[in-house]
Amino acid sequence: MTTAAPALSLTDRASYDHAVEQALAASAAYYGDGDTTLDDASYDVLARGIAAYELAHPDHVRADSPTGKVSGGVGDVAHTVAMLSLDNVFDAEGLVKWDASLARRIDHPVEGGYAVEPKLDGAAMAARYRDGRLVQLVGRGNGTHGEDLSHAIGSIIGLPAQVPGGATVEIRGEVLLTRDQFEKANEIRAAHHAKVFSNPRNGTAGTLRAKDRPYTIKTTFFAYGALELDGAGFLTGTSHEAVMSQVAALGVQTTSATDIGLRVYATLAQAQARVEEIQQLRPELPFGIDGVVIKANDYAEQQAAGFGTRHPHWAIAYKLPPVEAQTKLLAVEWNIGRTGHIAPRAVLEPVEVDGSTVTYATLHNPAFIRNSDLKVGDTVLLYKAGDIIPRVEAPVVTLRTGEETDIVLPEACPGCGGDIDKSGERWECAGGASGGCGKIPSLRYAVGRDQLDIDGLGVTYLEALVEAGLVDDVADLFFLTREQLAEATGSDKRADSLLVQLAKAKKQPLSRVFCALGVVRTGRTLSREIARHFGTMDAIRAATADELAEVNKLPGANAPKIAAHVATLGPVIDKLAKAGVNMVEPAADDADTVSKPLAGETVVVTGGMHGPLAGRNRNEMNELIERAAGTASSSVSKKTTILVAGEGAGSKLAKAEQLGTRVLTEDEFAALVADYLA
Ligand SMILES: NC(=O)c1ccc[n+]([C@@H]2O[C@H](COP(=O)([O-])OP(=O)(O)OC[C@H]3O[C@@H](n4cnc5c(N)ncnc54)[C@H](O)[C@@H]3O)[C@@H](O)[C@H]2O)c1
Ligand SMILES: [Zn+2]
Repeated sequence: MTTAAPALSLTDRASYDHAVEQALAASAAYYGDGDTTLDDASYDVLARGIAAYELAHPDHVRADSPTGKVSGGVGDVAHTVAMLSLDNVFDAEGLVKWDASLARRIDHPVEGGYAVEPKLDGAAMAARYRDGRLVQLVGRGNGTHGEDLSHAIGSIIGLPAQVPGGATVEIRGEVLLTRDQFEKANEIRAAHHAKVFSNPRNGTAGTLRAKDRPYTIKTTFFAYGALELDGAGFLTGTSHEAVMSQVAALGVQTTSATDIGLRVYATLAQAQARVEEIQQLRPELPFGIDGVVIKANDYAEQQAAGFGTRHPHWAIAYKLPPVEAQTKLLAVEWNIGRTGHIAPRAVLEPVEVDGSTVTYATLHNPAFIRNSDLKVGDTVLLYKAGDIIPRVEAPVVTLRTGEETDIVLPEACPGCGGDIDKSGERWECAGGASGGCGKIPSLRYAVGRDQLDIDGLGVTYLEALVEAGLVDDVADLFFLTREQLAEATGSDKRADSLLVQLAKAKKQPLSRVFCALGVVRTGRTLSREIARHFGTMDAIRAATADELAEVNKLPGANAPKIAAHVATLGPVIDKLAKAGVNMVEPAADDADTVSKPLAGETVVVTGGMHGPLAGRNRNEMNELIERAAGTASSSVSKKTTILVAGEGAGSKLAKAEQLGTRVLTEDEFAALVADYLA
């Protein structure tokens, strides 16, 4: 599959010194703010060049050389056991060599099998549980000491604050931003005028380090190891697999929650086959991986193999092709993008990344261009993984020739030629939703949770569909074929689930269908009132301004505007009807949020979920609450109206009791939302 990556050939001491300094600077940036200007593959070439030179010139080795060390942030929390990196191989041949050296170290071929799991691309973290409570988070740091990241407790999905059985144990794993979390994080950052994250790994590092932000960015944890803490004797398993099941039983997320979770194979050939399988699945994964980790499964064999200064001998990272590359920025185009803003797009010298050829990438907004000092003609770092929109991360300033030119910012809206609203970080068409400029925002509104509720049809896919000329208005969505959806979303699986969602959306009550049209001066409530008042779409279309004005509380000037807009929407409504979208408001009230069991309730969940709620993580519990029309919250306050107390509920339960909040057991809560459990 992948070919062995080349090493840089360093011929003299000066070039060696230069390479070490370059690597140190890149490393400091990589583990610091995450804004290195070297892509990982180039860094690896550099690092291997350094290692090769050192092998040939042992007397020249610098004390600060990155070889043989774990690099990372600085911290002062001593690790229980050194937190190391992993050695790499790049192909099947490399894996066979690693296996042979492992066999030499343990004096016989591996007998306890090979554990194969994804190499998650985030930040390493040790999570310490004492007496069942999550008490401390520690970053990898330099391997012996890590940074205290405990302030992130509560914002990491998959790391419960409380585990059953009063366990005392240290769990190690990777914190990352899933693709959804990454998109969301950048939306939040844009709204707060903060710099966008250039890739999920860098976003994870930045998020973990940040302390006093006015907003919270959720991350996700997957465990891949555990250690004894305080000699508690919690870990009884004698293999990686057995220990990981112990971890999963605590309710901590492990990779078995994914399609590419831990599997153990008797032979290396089977492990190699699994690597290839995981590589196939990579584009569909909800998070980024940069390789596959293969470990001797048996603890006795691990112990016999032992550790080097930088990595254990019993594990190896099989690197997959990089998701970063360098290419040239040829030009910048300006388009109306996400939420109607005017978005700069990079036109690139085509480059192959993550199995596809990239020609365009996002440049986010004018502020990004200004802050990154990007110029046309620059060599740039590009990131592209799975379904994330390719993005330019930074210019490689050291490669400038002097021929580069400044990027010209637009004077007029590229959509309609009108004025640009430059008051925010993102520039917007001053003409708002009128003209072609509002297409994406109105589609986004139409598929939103309170309208057609088409889950999974995010702005990225909407943009792809609009750009491909397949979708011009909401009705066009219902005529998309599986192939078109697969092409736009990059996945057959996603296309299938969107088809299911679209079929479901056709049955939405008129109030939602009407709301999805985004008629001026109407929102959720008024759409519901109009739908109930008239009963059918035909009746709404036939209504005069005076008849519309009869609908509850409609201020005078609004009715004619609504009527006029509905008239211009005639062709879209006809297309919706042709697609089989429901045009009638059901007589019963079942479409009404108010009738749902958690309407008006603010619900906090604490402790581990069992019984009918077993296996639901916090995120899924929150979705359940929202499906039943409640508001999910993570902390108990005066606003909380219900606390669901699962096993091991602690401080939140105490607080709820103190505040007199209604407390429900898991079973009581499950009964309350029984209709929404599916
Ligand atoms: N671009 C740059 O400037 C730059 C600078 C420094 C390092 N780097 C990159 O970082 C790499 C080296 O960094 P590193 O030392 O952090 O190594 P690494 O990140 O490649 O591998 C070790 C890490 O893998 C993680 N991991 C993920 N899944 C795992 C699993 N299932 N089991 C065990 N561990 C798992 C752990 O966090 C562990 O610390 C280089 O190869 C290079 O690509 C890049
Ligand atoms: Zn415009």
